[in-house]
Amino acid sequence: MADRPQTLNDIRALLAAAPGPDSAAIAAAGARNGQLTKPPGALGRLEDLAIWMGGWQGTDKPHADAPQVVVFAGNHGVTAQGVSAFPAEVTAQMVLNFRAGGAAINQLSRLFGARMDVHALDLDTPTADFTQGPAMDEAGFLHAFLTGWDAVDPASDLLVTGEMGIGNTTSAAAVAHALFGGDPADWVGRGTGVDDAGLGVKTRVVAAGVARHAGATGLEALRCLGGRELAAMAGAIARARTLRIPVILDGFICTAAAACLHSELPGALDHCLAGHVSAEPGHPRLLGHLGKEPLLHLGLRLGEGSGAALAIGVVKGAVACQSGMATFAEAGVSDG
Ligand SMILES: Cc1cc2ncn([C@H]3O[C@H](COP(=O)(O)O)[C@@H](O)[C@H]3O)c2cc1C
Ligand SMILES: O=C(O)c1cccnc1
Repeated sequence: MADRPQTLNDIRALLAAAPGPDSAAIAAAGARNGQLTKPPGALGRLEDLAIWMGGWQGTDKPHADAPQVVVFAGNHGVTAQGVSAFPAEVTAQMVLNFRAGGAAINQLSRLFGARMDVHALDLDTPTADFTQGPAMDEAGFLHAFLTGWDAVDPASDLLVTGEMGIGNTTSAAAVAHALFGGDPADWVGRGTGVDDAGLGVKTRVVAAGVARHAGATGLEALRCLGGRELAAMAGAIARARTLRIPVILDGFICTAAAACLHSELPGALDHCLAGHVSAEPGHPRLLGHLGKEPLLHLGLRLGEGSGAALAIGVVKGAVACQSGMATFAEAGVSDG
């Protein structure tokens, strides 16, 4: 396999062999945190976050100086069923907007000093309608997964994966329903703003897709019910794990893609934070299944990586305090 997977089983083997955090660094970062000039615990979750970053980066002084935002775009055959408030052409139009610097994610990436890359995946050929057959065949799935895999800059110290794909809240709902069961309506939301009739269509489409691919879990659920941009996000998240680069998950769609790795191997997302919880009702449910507590709760329902990009600021705050603050001894402050 070398270190670039060629088959679904290679991906599974790679996840199983992937490194965990450095326990000595976690201990050292915890010890340092205890010496910093503040009452114990006064920085709340920022303290846990900084120690967690230290574990993945292998240091008691973690950093977030070279964040990378990668946005993947894909088109979905299922849009023909009327599951989005916007036409499928918007996917390609937004890719141009990303390249021109005009989207929300451009502003947020720039604000937090992140390199931003955009990868459009075969937009002229939508994936198959998942109610008719698998969204992707195995070769198509691997190609998309590896686009994500190859998109990760090994020199980055924090990764955000974002997406653009009209119809993809329907794919994400189908993936989530396949992985975690429940009622199809539990996983369906208004996405770009469909009305009640649209919501009914989405629910029926999700139920039909999951019935069509009954029993699909993990990477198979991603291949049969997902889309190229979801597969690419999963590929980038898996690659980041092999490089021990921490990842900030974005909204419902990103989290659904990531959940397929978790479904293959619980623990596959140990290097991932939940950047925010979106307004899509399936998102908090999905985060609950993954055991992830979101950093931000702002009612965003955009995608693109926007909520995760905002959370870069929180991570930067956490590591700035952990790595830059003086200890009680250094500052000559009485430690009580
Ligand atoms: C102009 C525009 C910019 C966006 N940026 C992200 N999305 C978001 O909306 C889409 C998912 O919603 P649905 O499943 O209802 O189509 C995805 O492209 C997602 O990234 C956008 C949607 C629009 C219209
Ligand atoms: O949660 C998300 O990422 C989301 C929700 C609605 C539309 N687009 C994205």
